[in-house]
Amino acid sequence: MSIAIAPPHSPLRAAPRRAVAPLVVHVGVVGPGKVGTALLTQLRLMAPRLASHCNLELRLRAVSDSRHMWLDCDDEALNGRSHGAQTWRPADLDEFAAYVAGDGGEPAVLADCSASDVVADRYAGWLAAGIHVVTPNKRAASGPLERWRRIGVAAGASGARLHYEGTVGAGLPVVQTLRDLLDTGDELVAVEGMLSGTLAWLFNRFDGSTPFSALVREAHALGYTEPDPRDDLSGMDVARKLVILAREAGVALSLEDVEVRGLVPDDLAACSPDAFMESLDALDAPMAARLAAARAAGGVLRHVARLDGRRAAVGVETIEPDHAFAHARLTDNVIRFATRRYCDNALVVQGPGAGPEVTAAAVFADLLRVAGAMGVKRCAC
Ligand SMILES: NC(=O)C1=CN([C@@H]2O[C@H](COP(=O)(O)OP(=O)(O)OC[C@H]3O[C@@H](n4cnc5c(N)ncnc54)[C@H](O)[C@@H]3O)[C@@H](O)[C@H]2O)C=CC1
Ligand SMILES: N[C@@H](CC=O)C(=O)O
Repeated sequence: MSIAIAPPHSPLRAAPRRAVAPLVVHVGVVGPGKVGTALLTQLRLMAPRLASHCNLELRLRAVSDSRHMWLDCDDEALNGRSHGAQTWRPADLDEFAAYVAGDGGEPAVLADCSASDVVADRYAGWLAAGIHVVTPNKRAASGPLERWRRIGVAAGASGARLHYEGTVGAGLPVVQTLRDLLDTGDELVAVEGMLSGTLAWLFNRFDGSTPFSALVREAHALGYTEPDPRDDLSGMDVARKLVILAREAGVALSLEDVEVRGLVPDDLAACSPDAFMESLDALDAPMAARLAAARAAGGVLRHVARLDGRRAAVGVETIEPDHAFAHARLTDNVIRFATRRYCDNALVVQGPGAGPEVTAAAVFADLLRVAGAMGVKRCAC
């Protein structure tokens, strides 16, 4: 077999493709904690591929935590001027956003990887100014309804996008799955599930051989918990996720509407996060008693969330050992959507529901969705 190779000047040789200028998107990351740092790593690793395959340049312009911000943090010249150290200045979210947006007309996306209401308070202003927002922070979508509506109005008026897939199920496709069901005419009837990676992991591991407090410390070190693990143990983090799903389905639910049965003793509810972590042993005896009671009843402990219309409840339950929730592994979340179409058998999304890397990937994918809406093609070739 011979393979014909066209000579250099043959008309069969494809003309060199005219270089098309890449789409440059300015990016700012708020909250370089566990998720934010994983996102920064993923952005750096994927930059060459996005440039070569998608003609997309995600240009990191700035990073801010609660106290410092780094502008042009990838600028070698700027870093060089301070002997290789990153140059920082006191955090100022307005200055930060304006710097990320720049004045050259490039689209800008802010990735909020904090768990802060202060940052969520800025979304409406950013969106109104045409700055896109992607986030795993649940505060906006589950916080005060009035703020959430203002955010929606701002995005609607400017056309800027807000994506928050990472808020429920971390890297699992939960919010978009529900959106797709509803946008194609389905109706949500009920949601039942395990919506906390931390609590799933804790109850998978808690067999009495290790104190509950030691497991909580381990979950915190693994990056599964919220910055303040009381948000997980109190059930509030799961309540937030239920509120997000309810609002997605058009139900104007608020956190106060959710019946929350938590695990945090009243006397530890108000202390500082550090003091709480030091007092964790206080959970050991009550949790050992719960485990013993569940075993005596022939069941296992699981943290379960339920939404049915406006009725929403979260808490620890004793469930049968052959129930599907009893067989979820590690940090698995299980989200069962009962809808008008999926009525005989619910649509189930299941998989790891916590961890910095999977969560960062959800934020990254949201960022690529924003770029996709600007015409960037995502393909494997
Ligand atoms: N860790 C996980 O598995 C998942 C986390 N999430 C969400 O991701 C977010 C981040 O979680 P982690 O990285 O684990 O927390 P973290 O505590 O490691 O990081 C939080 C970061 O936010 C920064 N921050 C706090 N207030 C700020 C402010 N006012 N302005 C600027 N920065 C501020 C902190 O300085 C820190 O860098 C949270 O909203 C969490 O609910 C969502 C799904 C899963
Ligand atoms: N702390 C949360 C993280 C994801 O939202 C959890 O454990 O589910």
